[in-house]
Amino acid sequence: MLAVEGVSVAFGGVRALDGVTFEAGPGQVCGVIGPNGAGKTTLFDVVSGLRRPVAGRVRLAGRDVTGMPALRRARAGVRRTFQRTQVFGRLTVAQNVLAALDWHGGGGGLAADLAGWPGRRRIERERGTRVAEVLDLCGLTPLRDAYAAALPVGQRRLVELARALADRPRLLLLDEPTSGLDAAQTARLAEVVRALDTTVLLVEHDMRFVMEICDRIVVLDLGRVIASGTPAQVRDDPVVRAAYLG
Ligand SMILES: Nc1ncnc2c1ncn2[C@@H]1O[C@H](COP(=O)(O)OP(=O)(O)OP(=O)(O)O)[C@@H](O)[C@H]1O
Repeated sequence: MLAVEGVSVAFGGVRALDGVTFEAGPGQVCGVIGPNGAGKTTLFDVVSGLRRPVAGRVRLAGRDVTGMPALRRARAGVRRTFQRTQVFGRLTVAQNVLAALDWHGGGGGLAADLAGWPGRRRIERERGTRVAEVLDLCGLTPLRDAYAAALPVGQRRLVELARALADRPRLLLLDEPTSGLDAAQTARLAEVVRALDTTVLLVEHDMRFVMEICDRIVVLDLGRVIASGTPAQVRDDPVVRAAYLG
């Protein structure tokens, strides 16, 4: 589903990424770990289209998207959450998710609005159903009418995840999703991520969480992939132990 092939990014003399290659198959959860400055954020920027690599390719479902800007990549089904949560504080939780659903317009203009065009009502119903599904999946149904600004950071993070999931993305990039979550919310998040059929790329410092939910892990150090494999393979890799896990 996602293939990163020989990707390099340089900032002046610093090689933030240096020939990074890995794949994440359909529906797989792929963790990216590494010490500070390893290149994780830069990798996310390349995969989401915010930064163009100086060398290498990014493919989504076989299609080369290396030169495709972030907005078009988002339309192609790539969603990203950020370390700093981005939700609409003045909207309720349900409205936040509704706003994330792609709106292709009801058509028919004012006349259709006034007539309450049946097709439009059907679309609204479907959107309402999808919002309810996603809220349920993320454990947010009891909070559906709460204003997002009033929520603690852990719950805002779940709202952001719900927004990212609303449109059934093909590839979901999660940047430090557990930060600010308590143990119960982290457990819920693990359940939600595991239940998705979306391909997930995940940057995370909480090793227990990473080991528990990832199918594959890529270990970066100074911009290079120093190991990759299943959680057990990575945990037992002597190079990883020396460089990172200690
Ligand atoms: N805009 C930039 N200009 C110059 N150097 C940068 C820039 N962004 C990142 N770097 C450098 O590139 C390297 C990789 O940074 P990056 O932020 O991708 O690492 P990271 O693994 O996400 O780190 P962290 O865990 O601290 O977020 C670092 O040496 C960093 O200083």
